[in-house]
Amino acid sequence: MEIADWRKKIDQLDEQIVLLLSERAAAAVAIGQLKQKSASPIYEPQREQIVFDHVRKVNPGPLTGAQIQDLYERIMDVMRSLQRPANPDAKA
Ligand SMILES: O=C(O)C(=O)C[C@]1(C(=O)O)C=C[C@@H](O)C=C1
Repeated sequence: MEIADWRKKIDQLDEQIVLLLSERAAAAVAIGQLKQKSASPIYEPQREQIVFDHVRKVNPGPLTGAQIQDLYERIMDVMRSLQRPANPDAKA
């Protein structure tokens, strides 16, 4: 394939990634609302470690485990900011 073909593939994959991230964010917002009701902390490092272990386990490569974890550290950082009640985007 030519570069243009690979870029088209990347554009299509990005559409799927954005949809999945949006779905994941909606789940995180729902969890955030439940946490707010029960006055539970937003940041749960033990749960985040489980998520890291899980995504590293299912990672088929070529990304390394450390690279996958880097991506998930950023993803969960964004999820936490979305869960904060003061954030109007959390209600979307
Ligand atoms: O599982 C939770 O408790 C969540 O709030 C979701 C989530 C995540 O995005 O996976 C976000 C923040 C927490 O620190 C842990 C995990």
